[in-house]
Amino acid sequence: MSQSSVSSLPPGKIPVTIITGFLGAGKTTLIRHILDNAQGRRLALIINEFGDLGIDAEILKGCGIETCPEENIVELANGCLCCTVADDFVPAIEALLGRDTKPEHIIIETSGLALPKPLVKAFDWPGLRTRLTVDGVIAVIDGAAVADGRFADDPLKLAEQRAADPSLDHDNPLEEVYEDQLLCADLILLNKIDLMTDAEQAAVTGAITQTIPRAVKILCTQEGRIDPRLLLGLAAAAEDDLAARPSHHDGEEGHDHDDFDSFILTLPALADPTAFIGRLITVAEAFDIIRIKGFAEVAGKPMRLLVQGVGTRFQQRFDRAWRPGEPRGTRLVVIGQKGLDQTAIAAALR
Ligand SMILES: Nc1nc2c(ncn2[C@@H]2O[C@H](COP(=O)(O)OP(=O)(O)OP(=O)(O)O)[C@@H](O)[C@H]2O)c(=O)[nH]1
Repeated sequence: MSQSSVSSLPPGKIPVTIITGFLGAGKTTLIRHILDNAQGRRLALIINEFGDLGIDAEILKGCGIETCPEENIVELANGCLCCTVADDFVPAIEALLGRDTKPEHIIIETSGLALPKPLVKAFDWPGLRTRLTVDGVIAVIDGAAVADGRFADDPLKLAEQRAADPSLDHDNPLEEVYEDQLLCADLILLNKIDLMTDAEQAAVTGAITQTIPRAVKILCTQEGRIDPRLLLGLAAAAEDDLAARPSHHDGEEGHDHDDFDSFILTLPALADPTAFIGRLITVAEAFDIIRIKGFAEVAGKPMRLLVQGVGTRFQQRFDRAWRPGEPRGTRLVVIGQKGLDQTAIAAALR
């Protein structure tokens, strides 16, 4: 990390970077890249996930990077940081600050459904603002999903629904979360450009620029591969600048995640992982599943299989060997919009 990138930070305050972005946009992949390129900088991570399996922290703990040992990775699973700031987040950050060796920079990965603004607000609290500053809010965008219209209301479907129920609230819950994340950002990473044409990149960049009222830099990335010096050291002091970050939920006390459902699917060891991924793709499409992720046991294999699905796009790789005594099996988190048919999905995959 160059001195110039950190010298502009307020003296004595530990910088905090908040990484936001919708489910599956590439936040964990980006953080992995930052850890791999930390150049000796002592980092701590706070990882928040929707669904209670704690997959992201597991992936990152597996990195074995010296500057971010396992005890510097704090996991806040099964909740949404934006709703549990006082109960979960503040004690977690206090614990990090209480360490003998304090981190030089803290990175927070919010859950894909979290609104970043309530978290930024917490840094304005007297107990935190004297010791920490929000160096920047980085929004990671799944460019391919945006280009596919994943976050926009389908005008035809909406017209049909409105005809049946004229009082229908037209807000697409995905769009609302996506926009709140963009509106809070100091820097936007248009990720997954390998899945986009140049014309799509230009169209999505234009649409983002129209959505946000202030000028925010947009950088294109593939698998979060970007020099961390462009990410850490923004010196945005976002906690001083809340008014410039409008939210769909301004003025509300809190918000709920009733628009989304999640459950854990438990299965025995897989005999044929390729066939299983094929079934996952079919099921993800049939039930409009937003996100599936977890680890699978494959019969006869000593390694565990990391399974990642965003919409109908799936990836799998063996990430490490099962540890002696570690419970094996296949456990996947499934996340979708409210009304997800848990029974039918489980039946289709068993
Ligand atoms: N093709 C492609 N895939 C990507 C890229 N970046 C990430 N992915 C894949 O997208 C999937 C989700 O990536 P994650 O980094 O886990 O996304 P996330 O935002 O942390 O996901 P949640 O924590 O569930 O919200 C994984 O399978 C990644 O390998 C990219 O630039 N291109």
